[in-house]
Amino acid sequence: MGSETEQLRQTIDQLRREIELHNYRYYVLDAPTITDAQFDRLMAELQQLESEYPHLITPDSPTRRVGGKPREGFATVQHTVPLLSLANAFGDGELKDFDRRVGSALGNELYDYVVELKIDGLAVSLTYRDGQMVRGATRGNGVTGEDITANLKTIRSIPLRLNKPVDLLEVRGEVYMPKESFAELNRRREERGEPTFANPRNAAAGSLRQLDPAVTAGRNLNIFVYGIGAAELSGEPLPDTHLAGLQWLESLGLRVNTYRQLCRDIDEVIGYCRLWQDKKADLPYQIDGIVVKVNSLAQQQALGATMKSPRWAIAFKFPPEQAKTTVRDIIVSVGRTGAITPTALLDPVTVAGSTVSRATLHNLDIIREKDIRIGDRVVIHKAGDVIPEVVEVLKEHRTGAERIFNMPAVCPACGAEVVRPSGESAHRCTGAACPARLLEGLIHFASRGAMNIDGLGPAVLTQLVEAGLVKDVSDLYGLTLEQLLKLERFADKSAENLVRAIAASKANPLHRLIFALGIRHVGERAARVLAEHYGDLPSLMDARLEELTTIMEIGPKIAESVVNFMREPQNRALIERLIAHGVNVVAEAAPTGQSSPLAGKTLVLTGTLASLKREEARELIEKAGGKVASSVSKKTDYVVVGEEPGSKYEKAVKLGVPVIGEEELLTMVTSQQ
Ligand SMILES: NC(=O)c1ccc[n+]([C@@H]2O[C@H](COP(=O)([O-])OP(=O)(O)OC[C@H]3O[C@@H](n4cnc5c(N)ncnc54)[C@H](O)[C@@H]3O)[C@@H](O)[C@H]2O)c1
Ligand SMILES: [Zn+2]
Repeated sequence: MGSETEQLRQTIDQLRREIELHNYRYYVLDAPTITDAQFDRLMAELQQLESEYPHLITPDSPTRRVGGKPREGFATVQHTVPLLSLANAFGDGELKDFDRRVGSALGNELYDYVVELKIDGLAVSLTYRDGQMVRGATRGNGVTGEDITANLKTIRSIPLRLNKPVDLLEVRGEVYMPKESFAELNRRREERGEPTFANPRNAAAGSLRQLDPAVTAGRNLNIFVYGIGAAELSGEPLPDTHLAGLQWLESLGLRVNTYRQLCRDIDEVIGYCRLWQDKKADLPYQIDGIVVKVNSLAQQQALGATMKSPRWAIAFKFPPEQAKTTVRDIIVSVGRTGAITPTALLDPVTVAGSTVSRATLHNLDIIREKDIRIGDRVVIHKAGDVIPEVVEVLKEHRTGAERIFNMPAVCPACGAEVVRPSGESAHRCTGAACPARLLEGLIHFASRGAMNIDGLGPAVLTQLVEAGLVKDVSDLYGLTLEQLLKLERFADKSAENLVRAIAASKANPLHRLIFALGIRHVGERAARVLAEHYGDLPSLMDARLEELTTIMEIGPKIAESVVNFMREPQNRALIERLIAHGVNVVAEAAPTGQSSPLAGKTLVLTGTLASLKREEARELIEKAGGKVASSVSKKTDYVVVGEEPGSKYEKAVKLGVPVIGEEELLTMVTSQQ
């Protein structure tokens, strides 16, 4: 008997620890490894055990506590009124149980419910003082949350000032990411070989809990406000029902979801849940259920709350929409940045209202982790109602005929070698001339920081690719006037200008070309360092990893990437073609002699110059043998001053450093030629 209890205790303990781990991955890392349905099954199992053996309940059990923990880096916020979670109802029976509990607690009082959509995002609290937004926080563990005021202010639908001044107002709402933005964000992350988000809720949480609000601002988040935490209002009485409260919030300028309804009894509630089970696929955002709340605030008060959730509300959870099918094949596709993504081809099956015949497998790690093989029976679902994914393999159906998938050794689009850069989960094509990457590569090649070819923007490049005139960047140098004139939009003048601009770019300094090649991780700065160190492109082509890693400023990631790039025969052939076209591949010898007027001189730039860009001025100075420093000291030889100069100008005057303008700079650097 004693050992039986001991065993039970261990089972429960184990289960709790497993749940805690998933809570951590979900709430702190925003990166769950199981689906919500799988998680809910674990919780249900624990709840079942705890209700059978109530003496084994501990106050810190996940069934008693709200899940999240604050992430390091944010200030913490104490919620004056706790933000709770909601109890769940799976199925009509559990809704009726809830209704019975409410009914018996309220004695013979009449009551009604308000039903709302359960938005799948994360709970936040917004505080307004005298109508001004003063604070925004995450729910956290319900008592302590994270201060994310700056991030929340980037969401445009959150008013910074209410329509009417209220002494004090604390509201709760759900921040979410629309389905379309979620799919787009994951598509971009996949292309860059970054981990994707499991669902819109984790994507919203991950975006909102960024230490840099600029990242949040770029993520297209939105909010629905659904409740009042605290309110102080002199004069007017406060609303006394939940429904009136929502209307009041709306009148203050807060964004409240318009789908809500008053229900007189639980059957009406059940009808509403049914209705949305079918209609939810049409919404632009994900919902995972319907929230049912007792309408009267006085009755809510009377019902109270447990440590984890109010007794006056419940979340009806939609059953997970999953389907079983067979993986017929696994194919790969090449993204615009060269990432190679595997996709499962499935026997067509209906999930969440549409036919699914393929599912993204993200990367090889995920295929291995889930052990997905060609021929497997699998369970699939749609992440965020939009992205079909394999949830799990039904291994009991294996016959032994299933085949293990391997990444191709060469790119299916161009035949170049496929590598998996260290520290990345994605495999990548190394071919600079890969057709899948062509347009992006061309746009980069011609861009300002790279070869800086005027008139060769994305639109013209698209036209050139579509006409079949350009198959890699070297083809640009073979373009003729006649070819251009045959294209729409090109007149004599514009075609001439373009041919001239392309030809002029052949004389660019070497570092521009190195940067333009689009070697992963090689930015403008690294390109300069490489040009200076190797002196010409052929030497860089034969650079060895050991040598590269000894160069200051060249980290192991860059070094590895350069070697991978230069090892690929197609890339070498491309460089040969550029050389054949007469593109400069030699760094100018660093001018040191007396003939260089700026030899050994240090200059500092400040303010906006009339005709030169910062980078151009720097290039000119360096060509003339000078150095550009970022701050003024006694050792500075000249300070070049443009419009609206900064404090560097004052410092120069104070230290007696000679101050020159753009024109003087130009005379100085050209006097040598
Ligand atoms: N996959 C995993 O590893 C994992 C781990 C932990 C939790 N989870 C999932 O997280 C969920 C549990 O999280 P939870 O504790 O935040 O509870 P919950 O999301 O199930 O419900 C409570 C929340 O609903 C939100 N909500 C949305 N619309 C609302 C409305 N109109 N009115 C009131 N509230 C509304 C609020 O943010 C509230 O905090 C479960 O679905 C569970 O499956 C998954
Ligand atoms: Zn390729």
